[in-house]
Order: sequence, then C-alpha cells, then structure tokens
Amino acid sequence: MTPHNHAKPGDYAEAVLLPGDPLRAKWIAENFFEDARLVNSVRNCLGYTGSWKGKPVSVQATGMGQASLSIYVHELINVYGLQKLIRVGTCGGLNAKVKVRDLIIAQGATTDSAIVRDAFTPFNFAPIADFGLLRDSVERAEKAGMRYHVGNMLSSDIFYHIEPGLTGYGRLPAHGILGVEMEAAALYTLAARFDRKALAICTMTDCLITHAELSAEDRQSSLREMITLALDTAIGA
Ligand SMILES: O=P(O)(O)O[C@H]1O[C@H](CO)[C@@H](O)[C@H]1O
Ligand SMILES: O=c1cc[nH]c(=O)[nH]1
Repeated sequence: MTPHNHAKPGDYAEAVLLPGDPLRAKWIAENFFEDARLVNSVRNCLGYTGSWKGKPVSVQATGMGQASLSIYVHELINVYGLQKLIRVGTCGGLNAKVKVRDLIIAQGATTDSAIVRDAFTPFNFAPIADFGLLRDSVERAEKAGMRYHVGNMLSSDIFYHIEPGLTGYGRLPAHGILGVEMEAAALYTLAARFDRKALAICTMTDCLITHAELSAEDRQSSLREMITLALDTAIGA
C-alpha cells in the first residue's frame, strides 16, 4: 500500500503502540496481544494487530530517529486513519531524580531536529502530548504504584554527540529535561498537524549521570510495566 507498509486498509486498529525496535513490536504482539497477526513486515519494520482486554489494538515499529518515525506515523495517520498513537520507548536519564527502570511520561518534547524546527521558522514550536492521554496514563501509573515522572523529554537526532556524556546536552538538564530519546517530538508534531492524539512513554534504561544501566533481564520486566500502562491507556480500559 505504501513503499514502507504493505498492510491493507482496515488492518490496523485505531490505537497503536510505537516502539522503535521491531523486535519489541514482535515481543509485544506475542506476549500481550490475543489473536495477534502480522500486518506489516516491509524492511522488517514489523507491525501487528490483535486485541488487549477484548479491544482491538496494533503495534508498529518506527525504527530509530525522527526521520524514520515520521515516515511510519505519517502513513499510519494519512493512509490507515489511525487516531491514537502511543510511543513505548527506551531513553537515557538526564536528571538525578530519575532512576533506571523509572518511566518518563513525556508531557513535552524539546528537540534539536530540523524536521520540527524548520517547519516553523521563525518560531520555536513546542511539541506536547495529548492532554487526555497524558492525564489518563498518569492516573493509571499512580494507581498501579509505578515509579514515574512527568515532564520535558529531549528528542535528539543525535545518539553520539561530539561532546561526551552529559556535556553534549548543554543547558538542558539544568532546565528540567528528564531524559533523552530520539522520536517523541516528531510524533507530537505530526499528531498536532493532523489532529490526532499522541503520547510518549519511555523506560529509563541508562543514566548519563550515574552511568547505571539496566541488565537485559531487568530491561524486560521494566518494559512489561510500560507496555501494560500504554495498552490500558490506548484502549481506555
Ligand atoms: O528503544 P527505542 O524505542 O528504539 O528508543 C530509543 O532507543 C534508540 C537508541 O538506542 C532510539 O530509537 C531511542 O529513541
Ligand atoms: O536515545 C537514547 C536512548 C537511550 N539512551 C540514550 O542515551 N539515548
């Protein structure tokens, strides 16, 4: 149907989870969905549809970075008509109060990306989450006793900054930026452009301050918490 997606119209549910990693999409479909079926495998950027608590839901990998996510999200919205898009990612920690395994629910997403910046010259657009999804996910995280933080995320186009470690992030940590990932700002910008609902939830997997990291085992159990939260939010369970 598109150069990047061979799903047919109607193959996706109205709500989709968006991990960067295609194998995370497979893991979500196999471990959380009932009746999961593969709907896209072009470039191995896997997409599945199934149900969660009896309600239809999809997952589609976006690849890494705002350029890649923008292709998948543009098509999910404009070709497949999706309404609710929830990123389920991993991120680095830029604030001492955020511990590994903690969730960051991105209220806003600061970015260095030309994809967002250049569309608004001379303005600096502020990409923000859908308030309904944000409030709903925060209430659920609170009720479930999860460790979570709500605030400003950095969506960077660059994983390896020239300046090493925290230095590469300049004044951002001192302005309350909680963590760094590579997609939320483009997701929020496209959702604003096409009047859809979007949210990004990330598990902090490596701290740029303490250098603490999640082990492979811990990583999976932590992601489980994030996926459950995102799925309940997606279907409004
Ligand atoms: O774990 P995912 O969802 O891929 O997210 C993070 O991991 C990748 C970098 O390692 C980037 O895509 C970043 O946003
Ligand atoms: O984009 C990312 C993701 C995880 N950790 C980082 O430092 N950056």
